[in-house]
Amino acid sequence: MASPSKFKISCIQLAVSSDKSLNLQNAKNKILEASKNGAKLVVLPECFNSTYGVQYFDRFAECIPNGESVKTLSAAAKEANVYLIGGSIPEREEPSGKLYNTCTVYDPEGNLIAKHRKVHLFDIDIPGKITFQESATLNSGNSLTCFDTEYGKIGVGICYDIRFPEMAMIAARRGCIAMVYPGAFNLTTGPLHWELLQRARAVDNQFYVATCSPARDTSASYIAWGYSTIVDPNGQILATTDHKEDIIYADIDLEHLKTVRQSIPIYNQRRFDLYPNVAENFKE
Ligand SMILES: NC(=O)CC(=O)C(=O)O
Repeated sequence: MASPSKFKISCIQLAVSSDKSLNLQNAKNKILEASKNGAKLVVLPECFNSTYGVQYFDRFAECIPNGESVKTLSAAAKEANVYLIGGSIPEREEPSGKLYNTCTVYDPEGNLIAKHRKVHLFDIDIPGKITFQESATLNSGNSLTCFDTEYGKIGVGICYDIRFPEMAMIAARRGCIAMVYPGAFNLTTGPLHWELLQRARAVDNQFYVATCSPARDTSASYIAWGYSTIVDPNGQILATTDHKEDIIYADIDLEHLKTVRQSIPIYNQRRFDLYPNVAENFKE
């Protein structure tokens, strides 16, 4: 049977509390709702089952694949019959005890088919606004991630990873039709860069970009921006929301992707002969 050329993606902007069981139950209910509304690929937010903050990662951390979050997400993907990009959870690696910010991905049978550990840790200091140092407790992942579906390959990054265009470009060159980022920008960097970065990654690579944030909780120590968004290969916003709990939907249309790449053919016009290794020092 020919692969379908269009399918629906959905991003669930979950309200996240400090009660893990409640967060898991809420995620499961919303995954089933998204599936009933036609979604074939469902996305959850960064740290969807725990409070986001360096002081919380150890308390909420689970081993993968033996923790309760993987069990719940696997069962939810199967029951809903969807591909599920399960946001992220704090992961404890055994026996090292090292912690990671990790996204797990499931197929519609509930099999764990990919795992992405946040590669670029969120270490920033904007004086008077926000200081955050994920590297105080987390380790960074060492590989890039994409997974296969019957619709095409999908790339995965987590939040701060979106600021690094090289990662999205490699996903595009590997044949990805979309890059998906569970993420939790904040009240400083959200209005500055959240939408801009998504549209930039989409236009750079002429593929779909989707982000999924937790809903905003103004009583939390880290306040998420919200505004989960789906962008098309022309950088146009197909679906977005505000800061409250919500589910957004859009079609990923492979014919549209092909048309965009044919009309403005930058994908095939790159001069890799002039920039074979951008990490090399520039020499006059
Ligand atoms: N939370 C993040 O990882 C990233 C972020 O908020 C930002 O880049 O800004």
